[in-house]
Amino acid sequence: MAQTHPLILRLIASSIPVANHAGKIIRDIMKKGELNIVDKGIEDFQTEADRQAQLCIVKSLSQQFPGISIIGEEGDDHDADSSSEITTVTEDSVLSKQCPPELVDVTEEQITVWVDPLDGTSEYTQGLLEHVTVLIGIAVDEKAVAGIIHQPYYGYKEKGTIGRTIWGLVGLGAFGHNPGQLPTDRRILTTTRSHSSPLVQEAIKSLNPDEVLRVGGAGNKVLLLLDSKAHAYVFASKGCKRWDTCAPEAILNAAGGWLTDVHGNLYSYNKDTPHLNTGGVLATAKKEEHSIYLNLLPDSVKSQLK
Ligand SMILES: Nc1ncnc2c1ncn2[C@@H]1O[C@H](COP(=O)(O)O)[C@@H](O)[C@H]1OP(=O)(O)O
Ligand SMILES: [Mg+2]
Ligand SMILES: [Mg+2]
Ligand SMILES: [Mg+2]
Repeated sequence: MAQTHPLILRLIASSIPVANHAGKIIRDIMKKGELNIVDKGIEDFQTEADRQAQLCIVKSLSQQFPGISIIGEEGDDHDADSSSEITTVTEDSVLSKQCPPELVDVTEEQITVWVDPLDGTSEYTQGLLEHVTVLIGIAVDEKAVAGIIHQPYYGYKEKGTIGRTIWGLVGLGAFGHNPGQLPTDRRILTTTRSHSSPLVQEAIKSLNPDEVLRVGGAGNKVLLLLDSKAHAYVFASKGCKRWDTCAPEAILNAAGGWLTDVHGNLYSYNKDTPHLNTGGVLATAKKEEHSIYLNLLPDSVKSQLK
């Protein structure tokens, strides 16, 4: 891959095959049926697939881009001999895109990659496989600018192709999703299915929805926005982390949507930032509709998410 291409495009071009390979690892481990589940906390699990997918992503990207910072959900204290899992293939179609001018001169030192090797672990362990995604988010300084969401089981109930990969770069656009028309006479929300609470419920009720899609994973819920299946994603809880939102936020932003905490503030994604999204999540398919939802959320909800 020629070094003449801007770094941000080269990093995306490398991250797409890496995310796809992580998806294959996730499917292979499920097929073998040896998940080796570790309990990390309340409703917080890690499986062999989370660990192996993260090793593949971190090793593959750090080998090719030694100067970037990479932060993964599963930490880096579990080593394994996964040298065979390193992927250095590139998605060359990305390199032919026009890099937004403000990102042409970005250096490795400015970049933090936020990795959620398997988003929707609860659903994975319960066999709700289409909820699972692999998330690779790319931040420049504080800002989420690019992302890859790979959905390893997309279409698995039908015969034929399995999996899809969606990517986006702010200022360029989003690719690989299925945008359509959202109904204008109904309000469809999406929220958690496995991490609900009275506060989560209060927030949903205050937005007066006609329909609520309760699905697993932050990546999966942002895909519902990108595919025009839901107007907004609301999660009035501190449970999500930066690796859950970096890739989804960047792609949504590139596609004309918006993701913030419940106060309307953008999260910071630089390498020294705390990991926990203490302000919850409020995301809309259309940026111009974000303030409608923000204004409907009551202070009784907002005041509990600082
Ligand atoms: N209380 C929590 N503890 C751990 N992870 C959480 C919690 N709440 C949300 N998450 C993470 O955010 C994702 C989206 O949340 P939800 O599916 O409940 O809407 C989850 O799949 C999980 O990511 P992961 O599966 O990668 O651990
Ligand atoms: Mg987890
Ligand atoms: Mg996650
Ligand atoms: Mg995860």
